[in-house]
Amino acid sequence: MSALQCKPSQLLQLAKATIIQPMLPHFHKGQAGRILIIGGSEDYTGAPFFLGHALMQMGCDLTHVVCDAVAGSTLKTYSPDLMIHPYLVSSASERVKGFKGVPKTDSEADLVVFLDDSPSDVKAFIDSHVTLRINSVVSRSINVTVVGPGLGRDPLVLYTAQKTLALILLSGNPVIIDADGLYLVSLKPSILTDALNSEQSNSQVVLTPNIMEFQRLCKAVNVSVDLEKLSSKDPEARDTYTTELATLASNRLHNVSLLVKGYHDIVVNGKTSMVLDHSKSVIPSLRRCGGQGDTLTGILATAMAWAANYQKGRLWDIYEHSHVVEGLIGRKKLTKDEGIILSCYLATLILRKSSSQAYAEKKRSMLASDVGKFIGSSYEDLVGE
Ligand SMILES: NC(=O)C1=CN([C@@H]2O[C@H](COP(=O)(O)OP(=O)(O)OC[C@H]3O[C@@H](n4cnc5c(N)ncnc54)[C@H](OP(=O)(O)O)[C@@H]3O)[C@@H](O)[C@H]2O)[C@@H](O)CC1
Ligand SMILES: Nc1ncnc2c1ncn2[C@@H]1O[C@H](COP(=O)(O)OP(=O)(O)OP(=O)(O)O)[C@@H](O)[C@H]1O
Repeated sequence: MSALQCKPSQLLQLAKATIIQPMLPHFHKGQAGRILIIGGSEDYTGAPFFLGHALMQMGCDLTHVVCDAVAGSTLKTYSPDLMIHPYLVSSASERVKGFKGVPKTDSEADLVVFLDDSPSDVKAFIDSHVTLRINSVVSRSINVTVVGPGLGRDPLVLYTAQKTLALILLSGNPVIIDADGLYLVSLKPSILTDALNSEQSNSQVVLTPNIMEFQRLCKAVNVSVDLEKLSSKDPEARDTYTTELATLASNRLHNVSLLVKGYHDIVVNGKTSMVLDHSKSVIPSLRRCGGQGDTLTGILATAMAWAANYQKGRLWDIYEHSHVVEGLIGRKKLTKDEGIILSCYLATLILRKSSSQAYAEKKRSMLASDVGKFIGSSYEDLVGE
C-alpha cells in the first residue's frame, strides 16, 4: 500500500512517525536544516523574508539568502537571523555598464536568446564575479535550495539563476522552484530536462506554481489548457482537471513534483497525485494577501530538509515508530516520492492552520507577516512540541 492511500487523519500520523525530525540533545547546528534561498531584488524584498522567516519558524537552523546587491542592506535590517549574501548583479548595476548584448526590452524572445547564447563578456563577468561567490554558499552542505521568490526578471539575474540551478540540479540535492524561478523554467524548460534523468522520478525537484504560473508552465511544455475547465465552479471537476494537466506537465519535465496552489492545493509527481483538502480540519482564512505562497514555500523547504535527513537515516532512529508506519502502509520506510508528497501535505496543512489562526485574530487586516507568527503554535497544535 502507498502513503497516498492513507486517509487525511492517517497522513499526519504517518508524517509524525517518519519525516518529522525530532529535536535531540546531541544534534548540532545545521542538522535541522541548512537552507539556501536565491531571491530578493530591488523591487521585492518581502518574498525572501517571508520565506526565510517561515522556514526558521518551522525549526530550520541556518538560512542563507543570495539576493541582488541592492536588496542586501534592506533584507539585513528585516532580520539578523537570516544570513544575507548580496551577490547577484542586475543589468541596472554600474558594474556592467557598457556590456553589450543584454536585452533592454521586455521581449521574452530576446530574453530566451540571451539565456541560450549570452555574449561572452557577460558570461565571463558573471562566472568570475558572481557565480563563483554563489558557489561558495552552495557548497556549505546546503540541504534544500529555493530558487525564485522575489528574484525579479532581470536578464543578468535570470542568467545567473539558470547557471546556479543547473549546478544544484546536477548535485541531486532537493530544490524548490517558485515565483520568478518558475518564470525562468517556463521560458526555458530545458533547464530542467537537460539536467534531470528521464528514467527516474525526480521528486527531489518541486515546482510550486500559483494558478497563473501553472498556466504559463503548461503552455511552455505544450500542455493545452481549457481555461473554463480549470476555473470550473465545481471543486471536484476542477481538481480532477488540474491533476490531469499537472501530471502531463510533470511527465514532460522528467517527472518533477508539482505543488499547484489554489482553493485545494494539488501535488503530483510523475505517476502519483493527491488533492490536499484540509477544509475538514481547518477553518479557512478568507484573506489572500501576497506572501502566503512564500510562507508556504518556507514551511515546505524545512519539511523537505527533514525528509532528506529521514531518507539518509543517519540523524535519528528512523525505525523507532516503524510499527506505526507498517500498520499504515505495510512497509517500514517511505520511498523518496512518498517523503516529498508527505512534506507537501504537512506544509499545506501548517500553512492553512497558520493562516486560519492569523485570520481569526486579524480578519481583514491579516498580512503574510501575521501568518508567519502563527507557524509555531499551529505546528504545536497539529504535531506537538
Ligand atoms: N512583499 C513581497 O515582496 C512579495 C513579492 N512577491 C514577488 O513578486 C514577484 C511577482 O510575483 P506575482 O505572483 O505577482 O507575479 P505574476 O506571476 O506575474 O502574477 C501577476 C498577475 O497574475 C495574476 N495572478 C497572480 N496570482 C493569481 C492567482 N492565484 N489567481 C489568479 N490570478 C493570479 C494577477 O493578475 P490579475 O489577473 O489579477 O490582473 C497578478 O497581478 C515575484 O518575485 C514574487 O516572489 C510575491 O511573492 C508577493 C509578496
Ligand atoms: N481560494 C483559495 N482558498 C484557500 N486558500 C488558497 C486559495 N488560493 C490560494 N490559497 C492558498 O494560499 C497560499 C498562497 O497561494 P497563492 O496562489 O496566493 O500563491 P502565490 O501567488 O505564489 O503567493 P505569493 O503572494 O506568496 O507569491 C497557498 O497555500 C494556497 O493554498
